[in-house]
Amino acid sequence: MIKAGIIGATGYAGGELVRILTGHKDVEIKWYGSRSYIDKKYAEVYQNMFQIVDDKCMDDNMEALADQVDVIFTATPQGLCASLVNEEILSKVKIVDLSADFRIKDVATYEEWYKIQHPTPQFIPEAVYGLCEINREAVKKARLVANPGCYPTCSTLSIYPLLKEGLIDPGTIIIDAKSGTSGAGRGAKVDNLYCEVNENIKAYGVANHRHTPEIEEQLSYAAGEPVLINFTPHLVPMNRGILITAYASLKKEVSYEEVKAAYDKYYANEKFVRVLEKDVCPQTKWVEGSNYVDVNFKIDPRTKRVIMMGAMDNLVKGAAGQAVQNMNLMFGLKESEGLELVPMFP
Ligand SMILES: NC(=O)C1=CN([C@@H]2O[C@H](COP(=O)(O)OP(=O)(O)OC[C@H]3O[C@@H](n4cnc5c(N)ncnc54)[C@H](OP(=O)(O)O)[C@@H]3O)[C@@H](O)[C@H]2O)C=CC1
Ligand SMILES: CC(=O)N[C@@H](CCC(=O)OP(=O)(O)O)C(=O)O
Repeated sequence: MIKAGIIGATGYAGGELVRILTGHKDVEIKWYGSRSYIDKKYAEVYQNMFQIVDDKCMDDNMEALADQVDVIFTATPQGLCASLVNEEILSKVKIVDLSADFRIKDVATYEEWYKIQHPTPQFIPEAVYGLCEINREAVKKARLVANPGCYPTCSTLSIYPLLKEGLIDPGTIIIDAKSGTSGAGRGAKVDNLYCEVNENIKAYGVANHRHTPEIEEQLSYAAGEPVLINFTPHLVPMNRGILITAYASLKKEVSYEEVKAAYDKYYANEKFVRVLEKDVCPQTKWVEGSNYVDVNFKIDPRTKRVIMMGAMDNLVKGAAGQAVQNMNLMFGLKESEGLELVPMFP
């Protein structure tokens, strides 16, 4: 059995990790890390875990944890993982960091967008960006995986094939994104109160959301040249789910079949990326509670643009599910182990 520790197990992403790993046949959770609930029973923090998890919450001592487990997940605020990690820890355990600390290769860009000084930039070069479908071979060899952000996962997977195949003009990409409120975490914030969110929809982080450089970096790798995007997220009154609608100009006239072939080239053998049938638009409800990302596209012949769409569960493929997918790859397990969760509907 692989022994796992979760720092930040009491947050929404950490809670989802507990839910998924509890059903993983090769993993045993040894450490339920928290900051505010140390010594409290985990099942009192999350009553859905009553009679399922008996353990108490522990602190965030990564040094102690590294001696007891094989893998550490950090589902904690930005900057925390980077402040705890060191060479000795990395020589003992593998780490999957769900925060953004090691996602962006250029430390100056990270510091500019996150407004924090990176405490351990020496580990950035070796960290592998854990978008499994694209970086699978590198993830298998990694000891530190930067689990991608929720919006970046959905955006990159929706756009990647068309950029890679040179079908769209990289300078014309616009991404409109929508997220349920679990994306903002469990911490109390006025913006996420029921009365602020219910019966409401609002844009936020317009032209300055921190996921912009992360998406740009990944799309730049796909395009083979620097890509700048417009990215606008919206908060919608749902618990879970991300929907992205992206627009780009086509470089030439292409048929439905040619674009479909581009998606199939990259995703036909991917279990967790489902390219939907013609004219079917992805919906968050069709992926809820699962590790799937549903993608599709439509060509607008009048404007010569392609509209790319993607839907996924922010807590699963956008966080904990992808983290487990990465762990499976790092330990040579079946990639989908623990993740064969069927979407919930309705
Ligand atoms: N929510 C989502 O959809 C996604 C989240 N992520 C990332 O996952 C990480 C966690 O997000 P999320 O679960 O939403 O956030 P939450 O606010 O729900 O949870 C944060 C967790 O971190 C713990 N924590 C906070 N501060 C400290 C600290 N100083 N030391 C130790 N533990 C601490 C909290 O403990 P306590 O409860 O005891 O206060 C809690 O367990 C973030 O980096 C986020 O960006 C990534 C993709 C999607
Ligand atoms: C709705 C909401 O607030 N979403 C969060 C993004 C989700 C998240 O936790 O960010 P990472 O994917 O980078 O870890 C936000 O906009 O900051």
